Amino acid sequence: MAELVFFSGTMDSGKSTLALQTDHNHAARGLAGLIFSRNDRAGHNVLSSRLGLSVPAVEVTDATDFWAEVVRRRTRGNRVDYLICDEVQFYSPVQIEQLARLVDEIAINVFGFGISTDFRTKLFPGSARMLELADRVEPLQVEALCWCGVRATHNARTVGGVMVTEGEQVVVGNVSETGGADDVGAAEAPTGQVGYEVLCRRHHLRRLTAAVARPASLSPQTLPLDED
Ligand SMILES: Nc1ncnc2c1ncn2[C@@H]1O[C@H](COP(=O)(O)OP(=O)(O)O)[C@@H](O)[C@H]1O
Ligand SMILES: Cc1cn([C@H]2C[C@H](O)[C@@H](COP(=O)(O)O)O2)c(=O)[nH]c1=O
Repeated sequence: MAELVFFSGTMDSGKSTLALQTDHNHAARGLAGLIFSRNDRAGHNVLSSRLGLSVPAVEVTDATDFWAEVVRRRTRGNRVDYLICDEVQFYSPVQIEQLARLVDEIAINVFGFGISTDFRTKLFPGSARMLELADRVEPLQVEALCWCGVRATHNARTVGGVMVTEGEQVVVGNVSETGGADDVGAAEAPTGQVGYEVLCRRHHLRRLTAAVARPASLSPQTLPLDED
């Protein structure tokens, strides 16, 4: 039985890496897949992982019709056994319904990867439809961690280093390389620079990012080293 699977996790939890591995494993067994993404941080027509690997991908736009895309390719004689769909949070609910139809009517496996909720903890429309329609919803195995060490479950947006809860739902961006505590402080960050940080629910709801909880002056780099 073909399946619609939703691999869901916070930003930086390994979704794109898993998407690349899923494609590799299926292709290695002689299956033919199509890779889609939308608004990858590395640009258009690409699926990239923070581990450094990236592959060409079909860029999803508002006009993309997955049903038509697959039928067109198959009519030309090209095999399509499975789809890898990254950044599904940016797909429309109608596009998610097209993916479900491909599973049910043409028996194509569809592997979707994306974040469920935005920086306000609200579901993206595409992710909501995935949660509603998927045969399986799989959490990522590798835990992304909040600065407190607990599993990160939510995505925070910062503007100029300060966590915000209002703004456009879609702003392409990246998490801080360092997790926040020794990141550019609010006062130093250029005004308007958007960043993201993954947090546990407790700290997301309290707006306690790493920079707030552990100000730069107390970051590990500036603390005296332990004497052995
Ligand atoms: N230098 C590194 N060494 C080992 N693992 C890394 C390194 N950089 C990133 N990672 C891993 O890659 C994960 C992010 O992978 P990625 O597929 O880009 O995430 P996502 O698509 O969910 O945003 C991190 O959670 C971490 O486990
Ligand atoms: C929380 C949140 C995220 N985004 C954007 C930021 C990134 O470009 C992607 C997530 O990519 P990743 O591979 O999972 O790191 O989504 C957004 O537009 N709005 C948000 O609220």
